[in-house]
Amino acid sequence: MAVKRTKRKNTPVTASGAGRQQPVIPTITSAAAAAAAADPLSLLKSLTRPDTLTTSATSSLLAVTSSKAVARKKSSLATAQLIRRYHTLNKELSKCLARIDAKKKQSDSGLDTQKSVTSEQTAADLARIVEIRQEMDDLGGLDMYQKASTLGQSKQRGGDSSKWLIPILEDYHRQLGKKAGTPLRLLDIGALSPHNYQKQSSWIHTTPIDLNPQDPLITKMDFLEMPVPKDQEHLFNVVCLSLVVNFVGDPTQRGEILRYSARFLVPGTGILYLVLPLPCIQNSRYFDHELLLEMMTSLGYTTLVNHHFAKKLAYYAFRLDAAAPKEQKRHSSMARTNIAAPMFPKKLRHDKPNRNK
Ligand SMILES: C[S@@+](CC[C@H](N)C(=O)[O-])C[C@H]1O[C@@H](n2cnc3c(N)ncnc32)[C@H](O)[C@@H]1O
Repeated sequence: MAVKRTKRKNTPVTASGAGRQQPVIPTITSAAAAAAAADPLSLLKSLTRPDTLTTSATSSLLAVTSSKAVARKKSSLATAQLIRRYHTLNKELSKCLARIDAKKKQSDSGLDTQKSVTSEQTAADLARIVEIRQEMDDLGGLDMYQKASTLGQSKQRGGDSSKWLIPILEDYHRQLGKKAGTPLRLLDIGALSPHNYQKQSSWIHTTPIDLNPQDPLITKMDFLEMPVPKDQEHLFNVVCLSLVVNFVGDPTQRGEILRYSARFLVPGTGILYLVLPLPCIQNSRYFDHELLLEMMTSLGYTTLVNHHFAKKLAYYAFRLDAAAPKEQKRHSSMARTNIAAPMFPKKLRHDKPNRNK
């Protein structure tokens, strides 16, 4: 727990202490300091009056607290590194798999040309996939990635991303005129915790799903395999995609998730909550805020209800104004059955060397 270094008014103590009751001056032994490294707040509480600390005791306490802060900073850096590495591996894995898939399609269609994926490339991709999977396993797999992400959601590190959405949903709930007893239906895709909207449970009913649930209250489900609700009353008022789209390695599947989300929302009022790492919006050569709005408009998300750029994350709330566009040649109610050609091919928008690819 963080201890703020607030300036205290130290009680002045004269050399003789004459005329005033002498304060009890606690001293901090090295053993106590070591114990404080584990729990600086409990040390603080154990002192009768923290404002009576001697200068040396105060500075050793601050040193202890700051070493704890350094340790926390280091662990937060390690968590961020693990998350970043996992994303990089996931993206590379998707690229290898996509090339292998393309090769298979080429062979099946008999269009194996000079320009197509070579057998050498396929062999190299297969070898690389083995290495990537091994490294992912060594890192602890999806499970460890999720635990690291959960740590990133801790209050100490800014809390979970549902905080930004709540006031927007309060307004939305009022506008819908939902009376007590008819809560908003919210689908939380890629939920690390089932309790993100617990305080609002009287007016938000959450359905949390994830590929690898970290809690028994989260349903194990791949969103792209989730059947589309058959009737209006099973549609959702809110769909949350917080840090999920960027998690997916394959760009086509990222688009597919966004497109599929519209089929779960009430047309005309449904809200899509999208959270992305800020660099995806502000530091990419191929992507930016305007392109995101264009893409979302093409999916029926024509109203940007609100958005906010924080230090690390970009928050968006879109409204599904039109009915979700129907996909062509769809053979079942599930998303994976038909991946359409990209409507937005990769195009350079910001030709700056320091921007990411
Ligand atoms: C970075 S975590 C985000 C967690 C949380 N929503 C947050 O805002 O911190 C990404 C999560 O998305 C989940 N996920 C990715 N693709 C998914 C899919 N197709 N269906 C369900 N969950 C998915 C992953 O399993 C992972 O737990």
